Amino acid sequence: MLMTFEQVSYTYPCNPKPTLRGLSLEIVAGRRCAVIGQNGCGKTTLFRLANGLYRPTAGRVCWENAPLRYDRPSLYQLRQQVGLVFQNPEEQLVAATVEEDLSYGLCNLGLPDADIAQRVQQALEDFELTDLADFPVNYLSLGQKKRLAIADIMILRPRLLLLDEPTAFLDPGQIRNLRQLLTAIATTGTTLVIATHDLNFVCDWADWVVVMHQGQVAMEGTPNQVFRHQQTLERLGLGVPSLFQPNQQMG
Ligand SMILES: Nc1ncnc2c1ncn2[C@@H]1O[C@H](COP(=O)(O)OP(=O)(O)OP(=O)(O)O)[C@@H](O)[C@H]1O
Repeated sequence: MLMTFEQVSYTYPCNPKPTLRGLSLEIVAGRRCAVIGQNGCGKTTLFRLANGLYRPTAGRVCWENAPLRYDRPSLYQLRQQVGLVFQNPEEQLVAATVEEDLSYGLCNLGLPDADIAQRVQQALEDFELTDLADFPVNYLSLGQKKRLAIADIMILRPRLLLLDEPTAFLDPGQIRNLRQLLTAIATTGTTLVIATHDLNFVCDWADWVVVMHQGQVAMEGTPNQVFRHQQTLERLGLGVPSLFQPNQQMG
């Protein structure tokens, strides 16, 4: 078990209604997990609790069975193990060029220059960014920015990678590339959790699906187990992927 949420509640300071309400969830190592749920059900909040950006109002989050600690050195260590890629890459990209952006996190870790250079070169190759190494970050396309944002986190070699809405605003070709990229990352042993509204992507890529509703886990299982429950999903304001729609199953 990599991470567990034990009866976690979270209420935003300026919003009296609790966003997470006694949520319990286990993130199992090696899974490709997708979290789905209506707008506002708490997916982003869950991710922000996972890497210690927020602290539960009640309950606890554990990393490898130890409760998270919220002092600065503990959070620094946690965030090397638990990487979070924001929905909007603009929130994450900090440097002027692609290469500088990739080296930013490694410089903060205080790694020797030679190690940084070697890891940056490798990441440029792995994420097909070599031709863009000196390109200004501001001028990248959204798909390229998303790829760079993932590379920025993966270069730190996290064991758990959380991606918030990775397919949002991508065209079908970029979504295909992203699926291949996430599959390749999973084969390196990194556990992945994505939050998404793209049910076809979930169906193609995930091996575990968590359905959230109003700050709680309503259902979880393999895509086959979860997407069989079409009526329940519709009641929760969700649909099912094309593959699970009745006319597709009969055809
Ligand atoms: N900084 C904040 N202050 C107050 N309330 C917030 C804040 N951020 C989010 N919320 C509220 O918390 C609830 C859950 O938001 P969250 O962004 O976690 O949902 P989500 O499932 O990721 O939604 P979406 O699918 O639209 O991205 C929403 O009602 C939202 O309005």
